[in-house]
Amino acid sequence: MKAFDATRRFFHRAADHLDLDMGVRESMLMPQREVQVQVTIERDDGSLANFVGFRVQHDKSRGPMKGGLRYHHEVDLDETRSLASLMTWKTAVVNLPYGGAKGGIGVDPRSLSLREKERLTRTFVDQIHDIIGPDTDIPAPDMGTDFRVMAWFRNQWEKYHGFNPAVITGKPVEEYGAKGREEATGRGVGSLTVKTAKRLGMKPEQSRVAIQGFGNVGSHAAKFLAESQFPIVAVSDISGTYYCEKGLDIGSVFHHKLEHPQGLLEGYDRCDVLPINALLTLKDVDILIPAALGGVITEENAHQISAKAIIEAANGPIDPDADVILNDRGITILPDILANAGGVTVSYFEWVQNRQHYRWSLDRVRQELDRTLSDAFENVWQTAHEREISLRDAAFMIGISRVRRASELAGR
Ligand SMILES: NC(=O)C1=CN([C@@H]2O[C@H](COP(=O)(O)OP(=O)(O)OC[C@H]3O[C@@H](n4cnc5c(N)ncnc54)[C@H](O)[C@@H]3O)[C@@H](O)[C@H]2O)C=CC1
Ligand SMILES: O=C(O)CCC(=O)C(=O)O
Repeated sequence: MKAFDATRRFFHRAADHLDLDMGVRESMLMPQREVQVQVTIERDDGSLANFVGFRVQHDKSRGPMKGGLRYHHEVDLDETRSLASLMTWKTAVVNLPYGGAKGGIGVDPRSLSLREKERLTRTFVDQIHDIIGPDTDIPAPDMGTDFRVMAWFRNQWEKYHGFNPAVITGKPVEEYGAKGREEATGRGVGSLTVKTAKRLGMKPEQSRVAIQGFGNVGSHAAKFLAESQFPIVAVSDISGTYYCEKGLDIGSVFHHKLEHPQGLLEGYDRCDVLPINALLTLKDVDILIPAALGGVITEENAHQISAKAIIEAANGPIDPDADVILNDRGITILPDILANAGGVTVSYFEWVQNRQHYRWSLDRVRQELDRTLSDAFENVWQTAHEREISLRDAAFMIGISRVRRASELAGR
């Protein structure tokens, strides 16, 4: 299923509960603006390489549009549109004063040298800088991008528009970045997993966790949960699944990632190594955390999942048909627009600090993150239980209602 079709179906399910009419629904789903640009760079060997870049600005009813930049070979307009719309409901469900956007380039970042990646980023900025700005659309990291890409992006944008670090978040800490942004998404996933487990009566030491993806989000979620006494029995990345029945030593897995090329787990030998897709359907797992790509849980594998709870660290990991199967099976799903909102929340704190020319301590960032996510979690959990609907439907309902209310107040 196409990514935007999946997001549309989740939207309509919640809109049915809200009794929204079709005209309103279509206007809320339709992006404000979609931009597709050519990104041609000179390779280190002098040859030319051509890529396509996208920025989709979905909605600005609640504030400037906000969302990450993805470098991945599967990036296309449909996926970017889906991710941009998820950002709109995500910023609304955690009540940040933002709308939603997303961007990316269809490229395998591992095929580029560092200098090629820098040229790619700067050329992309040359093409889209006039639609980006601290009061219009503020990018951030997503798959395949990190603080270095954010620093190049800012530097190139400032060549056109002058000093303004609030134009992008997820910057290096010594270059106007917020302390705690790098860990924020994974930390948020971890803390919301703890809250979900508690509500389900699951004890940390007896709740076995598997995490798909050991990049920025998966690795920090694993660290937080291991520190909270959850046994992490499996993690995976594009090199395979790393499994240990008694629980992995996450400190040593983390260390291996930092020490190895491209941050891969390849060669980690203090556990069993299984095929890449084995992770999702492992039999002795209580909590499953997909933290890599979208669309990985489908009608085909939904019946084989043994976890009692799924925490969507990735954006859109479960397609709508699988979602129905999992709901029918009584599996609790914490939806992406809440589960991974820690990243955009600390991005907001970074933007606020940049605008005030002031710096917060790491403790303050963590405290405010915890407060923001706890409030959103309570609201979603209560709504779901009062209305006897899934957590996903409740989260979408809250997000959609807030966006709709902002449009109404603005007279639309
Ligand atoms: N970075 C952020 O702050 C945020 C990221 N997210 C979402 O979290 C997910 C992961 O993002 P990041 O950790 O930032 O990306 P990343 O690029 O840092 O890491 C991605 C990880 O997934 C692994 N991977 C890729 N394909 C895989 C597969 N088929 N099976 C197993 N592992 C696979 C990679 O090897 C890598 O370990 C994405 O869906 C992203 O949209 C959501 C909110 C914020
Ligand atoms: O930090 C941000 O602004 C956005 C992060 C993002 O792309 C996401 O939450 O999917």
